[in-house]
Amino acid sequence: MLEVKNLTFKVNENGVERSIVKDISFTVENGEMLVITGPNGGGKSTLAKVLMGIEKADAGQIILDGEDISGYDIDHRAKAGIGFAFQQPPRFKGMTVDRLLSLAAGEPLPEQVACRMLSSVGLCAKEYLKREIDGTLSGGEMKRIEIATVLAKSHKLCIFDEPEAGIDLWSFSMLIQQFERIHEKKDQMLILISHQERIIRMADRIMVIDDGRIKNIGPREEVLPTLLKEEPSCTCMDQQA
Ligand SMILES: Nc1ncnc2c1ncn2[C@@H]1O[C@H](COP(=O)(O)OP(=O)(O)OP(=O)(O)O)[C@@H](O)[C@H]1O
Repeated sequence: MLEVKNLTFKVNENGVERSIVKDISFTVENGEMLVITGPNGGGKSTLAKVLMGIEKADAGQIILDGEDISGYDIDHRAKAGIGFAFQQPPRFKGMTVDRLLSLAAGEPLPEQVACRMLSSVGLCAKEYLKREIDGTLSGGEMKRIEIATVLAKSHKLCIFDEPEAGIDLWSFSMLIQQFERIHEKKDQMLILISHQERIIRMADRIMVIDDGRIKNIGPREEVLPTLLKEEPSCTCMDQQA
């Protein structure tokens, strides 16, 4: 179980302090899929980075299966059982795809297994295994390779930040099947940050973050209808009219 208590993250912009994550508390049960959604700039990716240890919280606690991981850096959090796929994956010059997958799995992977992992995210495997993780890979290819690295190993908690971004429709369907498979097994907690209705519809619970705060959290059946009804908050055009 993941317990997040009163998490707060601030930045300093030209001497002015600004809270991006504001006193957020929630839990994720074992085997549960929580989808986080909400308007652009609401603080979702920042929350994910704070959970992973990429950004350091200013206040609050993160407890994973009873272990307080709040003070752990990114490596320790990965060791404690958190896997994370970035919204914009980093590139590693000199590193080949098969090596990265073996590193992610924590053991050397036979070619067939590495191929299967890549196929599961919609990449025709063999031609990619020896490719370098550099600027020659397209954004969508990078994204799928990164998702494959998270899927390469069983984690206590997997966090995917906008897994749909830049991925073609066919690969997206493969990805959805992967998430469904993990979800059915009920042995990993999943946090998916997404704007995509098909992903939001898979959630056990949905959490809406707006302006750094939890605006709504609850079972999918309760929260989804409120999302579909939501009106845009900008009234500039009305005022001009
Ligand atoms: N290090 C930083 N310094 C200054 N501002 C930041 C920093 N990190 C994030 N922000 C700001 O915090 C807000 C939240 O950003 P974040 O990327 O978490 O939003 P998001 O909900 O993931 O948005 P999107 O749906 O567009 O991906 C944005 O206004 C962003 O510009």
